[in-house]
Amino acid sequence: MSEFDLPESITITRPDDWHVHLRDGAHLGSVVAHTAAQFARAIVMPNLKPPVTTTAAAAAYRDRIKAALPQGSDFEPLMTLYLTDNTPPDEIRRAVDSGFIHAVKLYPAGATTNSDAGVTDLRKCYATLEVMQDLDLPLLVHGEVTDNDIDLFDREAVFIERVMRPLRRDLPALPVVFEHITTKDAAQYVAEAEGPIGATITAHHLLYNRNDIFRGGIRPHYYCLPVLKREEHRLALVTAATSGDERFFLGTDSAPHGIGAKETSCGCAGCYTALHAMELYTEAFARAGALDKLEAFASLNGPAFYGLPKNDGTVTLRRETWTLPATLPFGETQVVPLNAGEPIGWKMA
Ligand SMILES: NC(=O)N[C@@H](CC(=O)O)C(=O)O
Ligand SMILES: [Zn+2]
Ligand SMILES: [Zn+2]
Repeated sequence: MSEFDLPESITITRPDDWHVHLRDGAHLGSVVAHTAAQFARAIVMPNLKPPVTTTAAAAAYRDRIKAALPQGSDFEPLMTLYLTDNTPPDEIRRAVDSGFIHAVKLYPAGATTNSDAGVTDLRKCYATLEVMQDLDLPLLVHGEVTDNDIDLFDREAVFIERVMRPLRRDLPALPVVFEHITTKDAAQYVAEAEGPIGATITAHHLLYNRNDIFRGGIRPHYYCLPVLKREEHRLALVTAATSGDERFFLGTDSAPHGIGAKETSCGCAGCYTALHAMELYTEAFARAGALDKLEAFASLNGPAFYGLPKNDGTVTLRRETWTLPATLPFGETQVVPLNAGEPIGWKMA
């Protein structure tokens, strides 16, 4: 599709974000309005310090999120629990009874930001996972092995063989979301696997490849986990997202870190996209000539997987060029959005 064939605007059912980091305290207050302006609901990641491991902690975090929303916002946070080696099966029953917890998150210990309390060996969690399977509570997976002898760029593909296949063989009815997939291996696995499985795809993994981390110098704001991969993988993700296959849905993985924690000798992983997520996805789908597939990916496939109704109402994205801010407030400091200071060709009305 050339620029001349692009519509002036696109209107779709109000979308949701099925993977976002809202942080806490003053940081939460700085970022939650961005997500609430773009999305009706979001699956909120539990990797706080300390992590959200109980229903009681999730209830308190949900209250803090609601209190931090702009007045009149109807945004609904969909809460998750952080799985540890010791999460008791009873905690799963409490979570399901709560009605506001929609999933449990698996962080392999050491895989990513605030994953120290994560799972060291999934076999320790089987009694708990069996209750999740019985109660149909999805397991959300950061799918990377952590072994130092496995190349950083291979950790997702190796995870499929070493963890994902055995897990889903042992618990075939457990709903699983392969979060923020970054490789053709993961896209192919999700498309072909049997049983209840879905995958989220970020806007930045649809738009960028690993060259972008090193374009003319090292660019920490393009560093996230799982790290951007080769172009062939980006193309496979675009094909998956625009295929119409209902297993693939939107999850920004917007993951803000203060500017000082990114621009430093050992910078944190995470891209901040909450401000302009739908604009970025629209750009990715427009470049693929697949704007007609955006609504399924952003607004229909996620609710269907989670057994929730799709949203009422619509949003409109107009073809209009504006410039992203260089920084945004982030508690006591600032956060640099992805593509800071650069033009972007769509604007949410
Ligand atoms: N994606 C990231 O690079 N970072 C996330 C953690 C995660 O989702 O793995 C964060 O919380 O900062
Ligand atoms: Zn992750
Ligand atoms: Zn994440």
